Amino acid sequence: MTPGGVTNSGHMSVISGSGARDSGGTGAPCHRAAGAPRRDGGDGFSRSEPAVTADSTRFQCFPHCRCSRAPRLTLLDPPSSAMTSKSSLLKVILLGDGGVGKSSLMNRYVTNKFDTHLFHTIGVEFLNKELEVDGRTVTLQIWDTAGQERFRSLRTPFYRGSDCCLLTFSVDDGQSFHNLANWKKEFTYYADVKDPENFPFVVLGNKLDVPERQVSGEDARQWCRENGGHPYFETSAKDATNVASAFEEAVRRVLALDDRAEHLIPTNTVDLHRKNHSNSSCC
Ligand SMILES: Nc1nc2c(ncn2[C@@H]2O[C@H](COP(=O)(O)OP(=O)(O)OP(=O)(O)O)[C@@H](O)[C@H]2O)c(=O)[nH]1
Repeated sequence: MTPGGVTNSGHMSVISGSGARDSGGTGAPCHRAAGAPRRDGGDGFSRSEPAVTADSTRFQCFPHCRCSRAPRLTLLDPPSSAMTSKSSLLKVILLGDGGVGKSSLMNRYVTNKFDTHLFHTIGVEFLNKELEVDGRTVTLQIWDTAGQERFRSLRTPFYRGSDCCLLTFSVDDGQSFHNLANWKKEFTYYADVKDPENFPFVVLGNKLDVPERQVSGEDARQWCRENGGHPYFETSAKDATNVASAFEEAVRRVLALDDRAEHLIPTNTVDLHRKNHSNSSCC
């Protein structure tokens, strides 16, 4: 257990969701695996829905494709008993400009890996991680979204139902910091947040390891103060600085909400063995 009262269970449950990756090319063959160097530009994607990653390697697959890797949901690791019977599911969504490191943060936190050559995300993808915060077991469902503007219509349908939003920028990219307000606005609108002032946002300034900063910590903290008093973390997905702390703070923020019953979805909703002792009789 960390000093903050957080334990991560050794068990990691990973569900690959509706993600796909873009290398930036056009007319690309189906199933181009991630791992090749990232390239920007070219936007010949006309898909109306995101494809689904088939396994722990990410593949690009077009919606009409009929191959074995066409869209489907794959459970890579069966849920633990804690997940199915005791824990609560929290949906946390990562938003921010393309390239700020959202996928890298998610991968660092869930798989403890870092990849220097990632494709842009198309649409969304998610990973689950079970953890214990202050004695409470939760399953964190982390949704990673495509930051590029051209994929806007593919990501926004997935905002609804989020319990917390991680607004992400890169400390070596001033524009990504200036765009935080737009991301907050986009999230609030498409997630249909009823009470934006009390919604838990957490702000992440990523790529702390890069020496050439364009955004100072003070500027970022000031923005957080002036825009709702959001917590701010400077992170590095590359060397894992503050990544776990940021996600754990997100969980704490959700759990701390007064109306948390509304935010927690118990996963043991049906008990098939339970006898009904009700005295009520029909008619
Ligand atoms: N030095 C450094 N590089 C990072 C860090 N996080 C991510 N990167 C690199 O930045 C690039 C973009 O990272 P991604 O995680 O794909 O960024 P993203 O925000 O998910 O981008 P989109 O999918 O386009 O929205 C990759 O080459 C990563 O290796 C970090 O903390 N430090």
